[in-house]
Amino acid sequence: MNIAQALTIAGSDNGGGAGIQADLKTFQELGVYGMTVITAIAAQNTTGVQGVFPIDYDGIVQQLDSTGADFQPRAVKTGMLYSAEIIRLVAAKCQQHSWSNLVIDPVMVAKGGAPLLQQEAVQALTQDLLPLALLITPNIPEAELLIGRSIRNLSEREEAAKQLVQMGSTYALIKGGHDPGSGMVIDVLYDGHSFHYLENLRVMTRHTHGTGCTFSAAITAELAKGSPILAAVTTARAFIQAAIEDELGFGTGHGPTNHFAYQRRQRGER
Ligand SMILES: Nc1ncnc2c1ncn2[C@@H]1O[C@H](COP(=O)(O)OP(=O)(O)O)[C@@H](O)[C@H]1O
Ligand SMILES: Cc1ncc(COP(=O)(O)O)c(N)n1
Repeated sequence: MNIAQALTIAGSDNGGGAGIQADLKTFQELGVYGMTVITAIAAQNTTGVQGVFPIDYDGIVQQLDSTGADFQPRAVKTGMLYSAEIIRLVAAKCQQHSWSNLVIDPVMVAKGGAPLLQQEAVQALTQDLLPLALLITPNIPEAELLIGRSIRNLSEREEAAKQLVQMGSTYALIKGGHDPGSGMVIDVLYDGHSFHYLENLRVMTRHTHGTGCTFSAAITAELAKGSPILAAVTTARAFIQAAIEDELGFGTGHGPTNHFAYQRRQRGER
């Protein structure tokens, strides 16, 4: 059996909607063997983040090395990396273990507003990790912090994507979930030459916890299977749209998305 391996380097969400839990569920649904390196444990539920507990530095080093010594991930994604120290470590280990197809989801703030990345770590993200990326997938507030200016409309989003490619990522995808203005959600992918727009109907729901994690995990899974970038992003966009539309309705706050939805639709079980 030829099953592709993929690795996520991210934080844990005990609620199962974001972080490594979302990534593993997404990998599994898309037929990819998932592995994890855990950087921090967040205690959270649909009402917010109650605590963040970073993993001991040596514990992260050993998880990375144990994975690199014996497995061959064909694609790797990063999520919550928490500190500059962890970002620099992850950058060094990606190079040491020759991990390619790196997808960076620059997780900074949880939906409820809790910080998941220390402020001084943004510079490490742009200087050390970004140049290794095949793709970076910021939402609008994350893109603003990465490029150091505000993004008010679609053309500024395009400029931001260009700048992120100039800063070292091969491709940049600026997600439109946080754009308050429109009935459509427009995600912009820049490939170094031209822009591709992924437009979908905005789903009116509060259950969007972990959308960014799930989307970037789906892209990573498709890359691990050998898809080219545009095909990977297109499939992943259908995966997250289905996951948001077929809501589970869990919790009293921002609930998780439905990781079963895409494959259930593929099987005609909707
Ligand atoms: N209400 C929504 N309806 C449809 N798609 C959405 C909605 N919210 C988010 N998405 C999509 O989910 C993905 C992640 O969304 P976004 O909110 O921008 O990022 P993050 O979860 O990192 O904050 C993007 O592709 C975005 O377009
Ligand atoms: C461990 C972890 N990683 C990422 C997120 C971001 O997800 P969201 O922006 O939907 O809160 C999160 N809440 N927890």
